[in-house]
Amino acid sequence: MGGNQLSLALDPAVTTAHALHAHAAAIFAKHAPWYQDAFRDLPKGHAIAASLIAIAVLRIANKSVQSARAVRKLRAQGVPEQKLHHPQWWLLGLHRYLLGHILEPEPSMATAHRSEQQTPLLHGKDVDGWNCADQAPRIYVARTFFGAPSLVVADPKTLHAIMSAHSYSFIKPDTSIVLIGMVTGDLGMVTINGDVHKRHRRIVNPLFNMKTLMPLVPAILASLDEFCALLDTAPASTPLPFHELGGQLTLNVIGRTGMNYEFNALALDGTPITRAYHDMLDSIKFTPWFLLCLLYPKTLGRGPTAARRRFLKGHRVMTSAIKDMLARARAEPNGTALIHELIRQNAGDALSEHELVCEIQTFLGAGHETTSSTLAMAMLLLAQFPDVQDELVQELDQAVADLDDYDTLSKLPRLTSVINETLRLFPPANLTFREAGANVKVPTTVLGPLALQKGLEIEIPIRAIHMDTSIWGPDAKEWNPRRWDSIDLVQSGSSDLAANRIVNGRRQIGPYDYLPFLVGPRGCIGRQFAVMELRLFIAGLVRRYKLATDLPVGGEELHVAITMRPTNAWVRVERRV
Ligand code: HEM
Repeated sequence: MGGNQLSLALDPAVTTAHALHAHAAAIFAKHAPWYQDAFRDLPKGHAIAASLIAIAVLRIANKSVQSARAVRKLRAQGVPEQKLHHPQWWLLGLHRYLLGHILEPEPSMATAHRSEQQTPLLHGKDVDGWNCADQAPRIYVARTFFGAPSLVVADPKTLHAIMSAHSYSFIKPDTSIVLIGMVTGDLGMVTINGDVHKRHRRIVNPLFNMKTLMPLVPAILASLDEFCALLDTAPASTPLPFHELGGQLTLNVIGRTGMNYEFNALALDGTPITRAYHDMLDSIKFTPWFLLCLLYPKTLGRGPTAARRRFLKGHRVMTSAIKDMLARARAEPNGTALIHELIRQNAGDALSEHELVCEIQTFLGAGHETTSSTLAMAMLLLAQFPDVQDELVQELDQAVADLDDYDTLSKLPRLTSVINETLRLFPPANLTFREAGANVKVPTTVLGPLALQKGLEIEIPIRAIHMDTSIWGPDAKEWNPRRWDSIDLVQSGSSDLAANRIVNGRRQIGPYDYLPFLVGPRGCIGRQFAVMELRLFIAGLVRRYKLATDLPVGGEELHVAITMRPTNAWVRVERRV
């Protein structure tokens, strides 16, 4: 069968079973006449099933051949393969082909506990050739489903090319677009590429400068006061689930400051829109449907499953609610929420109504759980490290009379180091993916220029880089905000820093060593907003309450679906005054 016919038969746009069957039957009849003979006497249902299976097998075979080619090309350029730990003989290695390396210990994947088993694969013992300190490529090939390669990149020189110098040559892959797009909308900034992304980013950028953000401080503090009123009703001896409470607080804040809407998330039921939003998120949890979306985002992932129906129902409610919010915001020309500023910035209608809806949905999706996970982890860690908690309270007592003095708050070193260190060890975006465009060549520190096949998946193992001892020292896995007292965050020329990380007793950390918000044109646009929220929340809570927990250090459980979040951040709070 010729290549064109094969790719026609495999066209993902042809989705219904009947259309696929008819399409496949025509091609098979022409190029494999035995097909018609074989299926002539079969009932139609069987023939359809047989066609679908044949298409699936061809599709997988086609993908496997392409994958093998891509791996050969990388190997020939000196890129090592991930060293595996699981026995190779099980099912004659078929499981490895089907599931790739997802069963291998990798810190950035599901159940990412902070144990030795799941230390980052950026250490010599895990990857062939990785332990030659003077020659480490800091790049390796891992495999995903059906043997597809994923190039794991931690080399700062290569990361610079991917994230900054040539960031538009590396697009978001379909899987990321579909999965993240469920939460943030199909045309929100996180999921779009190329010129469309540039247009969105230009309009949205001004929303997140300090001039726009400062007027939001009172609304954030008001939400914090309501949150504390709720905490005050709990006895000091009762552990509270900050992994859930944090989300209620940040949802209220993004509602007020982002959309001028009261989610009322601290109330038992919230509003109908709050419930629809939660329902939508719940349906995306790790289900068979989620797995289908991961494997076949544009075909089987769109199948009519119960989870998808539930998701779409919540999505419809959210979309219509956001349209109402936009209509209300248009009638308030002097409003201070992000939605008001978005409308002002879009005066020339560069973004359509649907694009505006997606951007608002993006603020909600990208800005709510990420911030709440960081807050929950910070609360837990401060409870586990009372000495750091005391230092922080002392710093706050000495420097700040009033929390709305954000200028002073933003300059406090211990507060900043608590946030930095929490985001280092527990980055909510624990890893991210890109896809190589056509004719892409990237520099590397030791392998020379590396030619990448179009469509090759690139994984940026954010958490693994944050836990790499060659960057952070032998205590890389420990939470220690004091380390930031002797760290210089170096912004330029840092891709050459690897060989000389300690200068005058201070550790030099480059932009590709510490990436909780990523960097470059696709870095987090909400970074200042997130850090502002975290400063206000942590300062406000630690000042009011003494935090304690029964959970031992390292006992946190982390769940990874789209982001990484704690699921057992139980903390007791006791009023200080
Ligand atoms: C601690 C909190 C946060 C963390 C750790 C975080 C992290 C990140 C990361 C790593 C990315 C890049 C994702 C990728 O390209 O794969 C990103 C993108 C983004 N974030 Fe955040 N984020 C946080 C809070 C927020 C907030 C509060 C907002 C908005 C209200 C926000 C809005 C966005 C948007 C719109 C993008 C897409 C930017 C683009 O592609 O141009 N984030 N964030």
